[in-house]
Order: sequence, then C-alpha cells, then structure tokens
Amino acid sequence: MTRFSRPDVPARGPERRGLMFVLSSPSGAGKTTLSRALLAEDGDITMSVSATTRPPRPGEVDGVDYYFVSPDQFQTMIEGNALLEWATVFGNRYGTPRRPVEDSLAAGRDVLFDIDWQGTQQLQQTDAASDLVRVFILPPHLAELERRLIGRNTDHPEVIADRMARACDEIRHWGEYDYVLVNDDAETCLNEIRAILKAERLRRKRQLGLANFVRGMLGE
Ligand SMILES: Nc1nc2c(ncn2[C@@H]2O[C@H](COP(=O)(O)OP(=O)(O)O)[C@@H](O)[C@H]2O)c(=O)[nH]1
Ligand SMILES: Nc1ncnc2c1ncn2[C@@H]1O[C@H](COP(=O)(O)OP(=O)(O)O)[C@@H](O)[C@H]1O
Repeated sequence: MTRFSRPDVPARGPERRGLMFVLSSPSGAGKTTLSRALLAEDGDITMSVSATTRPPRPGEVDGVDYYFVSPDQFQTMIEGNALLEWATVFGNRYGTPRRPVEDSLAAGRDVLFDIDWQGTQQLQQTDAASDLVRVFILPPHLAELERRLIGRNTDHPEVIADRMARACDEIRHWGEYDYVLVNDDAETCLNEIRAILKAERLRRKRQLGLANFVRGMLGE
C-alpha cells in the first residue's frame, strides 16, 4: 500500500447542473432528424416541447412534437409568464414552456431545444445564459436544403418557397452560435453533436461536485 492508495476517496456524485443545448438551423437542414437520433440514444437529455399556433403536420403528435394551441391560448401563456422565450416564425407563434425546463435543469438533466435565432437570443438574455450551449446547423448548400424540404413531403409548395425565402435570413445569424456544423452526412453531424455535448458536460463549471471531490482527495 503506497501513501496514495486511499480507499476512502468520496465518489463525485451526481452533482452536475443541467445544460440547455440549442439546435437552430434554416427549416429543412435536419434539426428534427438529429434531435430524434440524439434523444433515442441519450437518456440524460430531454426535449423541450414547444407550444405553437401552427397546425399539426400529418404524423405529429400533440404533447410530443409540439403543444398545438390556439392563438388565444398562446397569448394566455405569454401573459401568465409561462414561456421562457417566444417568437413569431413563418407567421405562427412558437414558445418554450418555462416550467419543464427549469425543473429539468434543477434536477441535473440536460434539455434540448429546437428553436430559432430569436428564441436563442432571448435565452442568452436570461439568468440561465451560462447554462446555454448554442449549435447552428447549416445545410451543405441551398439546393440541397430545398431538396430536403421537398423530400420531407410535409409542406405545400408555397410553404416551401416561403421557408426557402427565409433561409438566408436565418443563416445570417450563424455568428451568434458557439458551434456551427454542416449537416452533409447525418451520421457525421450526429457524431459532432455527441462530441460537443460530451465536452460541454465535462466543463469544470458544470461539475458542481468537483471541489468536494478534490478536497476529499487531498484530505482537506
Ligand atoms: N423561438 C422559438 N422558435 C421555435 C420554437 N419551436 C420551434 N421553433 C422554430 O420554428 C421554426 C419552424 O418550426 P417548424 O414549424 O417545426 O418547421 P421546421 O423547422 O421546418 O420543422 C424552426 O426554426 C424552429 O426551430 C420555440 O419554442 N421558440
Ligand atoms: N444529412 C442529411 N442528408 C439527407 N437528408 C437529410 C439529412 N438530414 C435530414 N435529412 C432529411 O431532410 C428533411 C428535413 O429534415 P428535418 O430534420 O425535418 O429538418 P428541420 O427539423 O431542420 O426542418 C427530412 O426529410 C430528413 O429526413
């Protein structure tokens, strides 16, 4: 037994503050696909389900993909301070219910957001800004973005034209993000997202138990 082989070093424990992991992109670049893949494999991150006044697409489930609400219900949520952030996108309102996010963060669970640049800016202005990790997803080029929107087969041609017209405005906000990825091959992009999440979880400021762990190790 050397003087360093102490068996009584305390475990580090689960003391980690959850982080807010934001994915933004122009419509059709792949946020939903990447989010679903991440959620399916990572039990430590949970999706923030937004409220929206947009009608459901075929296959979308209320309470899973979005909370589909009326304009009046959305207005009531705003006035009741029930939304952490909200914005108007493509003529519809979208917002993040506050309570589930705050509960998850306090319990040390990470939260995944599929929100636009307006919502990301608002989260940056809250007290929780230090919990925020912002990732922007670019398509490989605009022709591929259009191909994906058409191939998704969920929107009418005029809706797709509107989303393409807005894509450049969205892309111009890339510089407001901590990480910018090109979603060419989906598996490669998912690997990059996994790497970012892993590194951000290991940041010293997020490992709340570290000081005690080191004190215990040093016998202080
Ligand atoms: N600010 C904000 N944006 C949101 C929210 N939920 C969704 N969005 C954004 O609204 C835009 C349109 O979303 P959606 O209608 O699902 O279309 P899609 O991006 O083509 O799948 C996307 O840029 C989303 O990231 C939210 O709660 N807040
Ligand atoms: N890397 C990729 N390569 C090819 N197609 C993709 C890729 N990522 C997503 N897609 C497809 O593009 C379409 C739009 O993706 P989606 O995840 O709905 O985008 P967003 O949520 O950003 O609007 C979907 O049909 C999806 O299957």
